[in-house]
Amino acid sequence: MLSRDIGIDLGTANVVIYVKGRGIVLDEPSIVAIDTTTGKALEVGEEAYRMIGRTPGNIVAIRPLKDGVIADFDVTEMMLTHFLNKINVKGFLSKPRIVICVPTNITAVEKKAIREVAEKSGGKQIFLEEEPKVAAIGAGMDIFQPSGNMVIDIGGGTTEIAVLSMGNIVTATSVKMAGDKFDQEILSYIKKKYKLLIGDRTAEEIKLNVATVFPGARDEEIEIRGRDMVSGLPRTITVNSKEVQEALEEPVSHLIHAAKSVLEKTPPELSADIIDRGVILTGGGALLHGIDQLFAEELKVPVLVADEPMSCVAKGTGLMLEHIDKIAKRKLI
Ligand SMILES: Nc1ncnc2c1ncn2[C@@H]1O[C@H](COP(=O)(O)OP(=O)(O)OP(=O)(O)O)[C@@H](O)[C@H]1O
Repeated sequence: MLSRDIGIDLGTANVVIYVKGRGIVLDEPSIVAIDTTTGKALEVGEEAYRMIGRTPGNIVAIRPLKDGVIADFDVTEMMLTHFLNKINVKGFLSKPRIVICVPTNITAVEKKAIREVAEKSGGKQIFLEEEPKVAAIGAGMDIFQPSGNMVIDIGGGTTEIAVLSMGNIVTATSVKMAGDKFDQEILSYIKKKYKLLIGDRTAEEIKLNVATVFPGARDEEIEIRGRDMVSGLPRTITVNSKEVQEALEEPVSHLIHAAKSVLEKTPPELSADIIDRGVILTGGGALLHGIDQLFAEELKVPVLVADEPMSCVAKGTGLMLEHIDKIAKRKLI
């Protein structure tokens, strides 16, 4: 019989859905294009992503989650319902049990909103799990032993940094500094240096294609287009890796500072384990060029990027689904 248990990484940038027994069945941007005259969703996910920055006045492309939490409840519900219907064409997933991940430091009200949105989108029983724990499990770390494991999950809206032992978080922090802020920093840098306005998608394109955060580790160029702030006309410029490294210096140093403060609060025995086992990077931000080298140099411990880092949280929910009956019992105690 097909399972009715699903795991969801309801991310600021992407939604990834895992169905028990089937694996990852959906991976799409968390974006909805809305017709403001009717309030109806025109496109959701991949199709809506293509519209960002290119919509006429009556259409807005909305990202309903911000910094890992729901910024627009109704639009999040529209989006999640759409995705669940999309994967459920044959109707066998009606009223699923859902494991869904949340950042470590969100408020009770924010948690309630996520739970409610999952229920309204069709979930029968909802289990909330802490994101870094699930990311570590999805990255293949054995967090259930009495030894220290450190994970840094760099998403679109938040970076979750945690040390885990015996299946639980020992020390952790969540900072609102991740992929989206990196894009904004690139955008501001181009605006200041070249007096050129570029869109969010162009900033992300620069990050994906030429960025590095480790000085001298990459030497590439990209031609980009935007609107000249003085003449108002379209203009093309070339941006190189060194410039992007400069633009990202400050936001990345923020992450290093946060990781150091987590290590400072970690009990010494667990710190010793981290020297042996290293730190694992997950989330899309783990793919930022040079980030592993930079963390290794600054934290003085080995740093590894997980396999398929953007899927770790969803895979982790999948592994938790294997034990969903135990989780259900635990939550009822
Ligand atoms: N190759 C890459 N280099 C740098 N950044 C990347 C790369 N690929 C993806 N990203 C960034 O990763 C981010 C998305 O990561 P991910 O899907 O893990 O986030 P999320 O789970 O949606 O966010 P959050 O956990 O904050 O809610 C985006 O900002 C994207 O630009």
